[in-house]
Amino acid sequence: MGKKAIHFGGGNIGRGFVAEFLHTAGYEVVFIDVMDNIINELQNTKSYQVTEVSEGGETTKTITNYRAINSKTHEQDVIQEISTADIVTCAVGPNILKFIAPVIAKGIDIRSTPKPLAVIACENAIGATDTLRGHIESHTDSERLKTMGERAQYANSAIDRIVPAQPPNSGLNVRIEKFYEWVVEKSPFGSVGHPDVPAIHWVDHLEPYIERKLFTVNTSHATAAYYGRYAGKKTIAEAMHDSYIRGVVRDVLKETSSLIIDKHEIEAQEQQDYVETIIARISNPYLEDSVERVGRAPLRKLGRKERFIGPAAQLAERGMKYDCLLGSVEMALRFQNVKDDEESAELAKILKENSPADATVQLTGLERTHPLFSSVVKVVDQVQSEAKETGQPRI
Ligand SMILES: NC(=O)C1=CN([C@@H]2O[C@H](COP(=O)(O)OP(=O)(O)OC[C@H]3O[C@@H](n4cnc5c(N)ncnc54)[C@H](O)[C@@H]3O)[C@@H](O)[C@H]2O)C=CC1
Ligand SMILES: O=P(O)(O)OC[C@H]1O[C@](O)(CO)[C@@H](O)[C@@H]1O
Repeated sequence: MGKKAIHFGGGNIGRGFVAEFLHTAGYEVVFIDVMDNIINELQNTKSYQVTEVSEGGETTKTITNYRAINSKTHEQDVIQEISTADIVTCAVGPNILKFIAPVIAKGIDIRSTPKPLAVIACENAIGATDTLRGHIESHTDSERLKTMGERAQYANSAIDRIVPAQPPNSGLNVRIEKFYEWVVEKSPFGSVGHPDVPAIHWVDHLEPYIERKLFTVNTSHATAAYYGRYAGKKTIAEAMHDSYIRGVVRDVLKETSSLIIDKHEIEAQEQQDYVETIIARISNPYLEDSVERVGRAPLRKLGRKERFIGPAAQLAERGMKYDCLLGSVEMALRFQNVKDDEESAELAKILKENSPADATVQLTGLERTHPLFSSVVKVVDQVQSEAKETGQPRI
């Protein structure tokens, strides 16, 4: 039997990144999703196309050898597939991990194959596989946990590739940037050995990679999105074309770079080169990427370990400068009541109903005694005051 991968989330990253590279590595990919339209399309087509878009033109790859199952209606089938698979991946969003865990737990529990299942969550979050593992374990009988290692091995990953919302009527086809990075921990696989996926860069220690990625790519991208929306820009490329916003993004990246260089002992020149690559990527005029997509889910993005509070907290602990990051936090707080974004409505509600300090705790998870806390409270207070004056955030 050939190699089989089960991938949760047939969305943009699922089809355009994870499945593409699993397919290239020779896996049959079984997509699991809860959206009828995605599942139906995947079941009714034999191939779709991934088109890389760059200054150098376009390159198209055809993805085949996949199936699809709706986990809402066919849970038992998903469990059976997992029980005989080689690898499980997901790209569903960090908040969805708890919902896919029970079915994965059941699939792992009935495995009798000699090789453990490799589980790799591909989300924009630090330790996403650990989070998924925690949920899987909480759905596993305590006696069975003792032998879990024989049935599954868990590795954290960092993934990076910009996949904007797709043009209407694209079907399953995905337009995507050429650049990609997929870094995964090697050590959890021990003597069994890691799966054979050539696109993956296997490393012993993931933290420097994921922090460098999250605090450079995602910090800058989200900063451009929040400042861009505030300035009335439609796309990230348009925002990055604005010299003021471009300057702000560079200033923010100076702060996160100082942390990355200090904490992970990455050479200053290497980090600077990385910053230039990222600025060029997010400025790519060939990707029609809306400020709303990149700014989506502001509550998650304001989280304790996330792209703004994560680096700002660590900089504050080290007595280093973080005020430009506070500017990004302020703009993120103004991302309220955005169409089709539930978190942006929840953000507005939290800001309306709480004192600055309570809202800060609720939104960021920062400890009241943390050296960053009072600065964030001031920013929250500022945005709340604007809303009191005008009935809405200044935009
Ligand atoms: N789009 C991008 O440029 C990048 C996205 N990411 C990360 O990848 C993840 C997915 O992002 P996108 O592909 O852009 O989002 P998306 O919204 O295009 O895809 C998510 C998919 O998950 C599915 N899903 C939701 N609940 C599910 C469930 N219970 N079971 C199975 N499937 C379920 C949705 O129906 C959807 O098809 C996120 O964590 C994001 O942060 C990471 C790097 C780049
Ligand atoms: O849901 P999130 O965290 O914004 O994830 C998607 C982001 O990840 C990135 O792809 C970078 O890899 C950004 O393009 C994109 O905005």
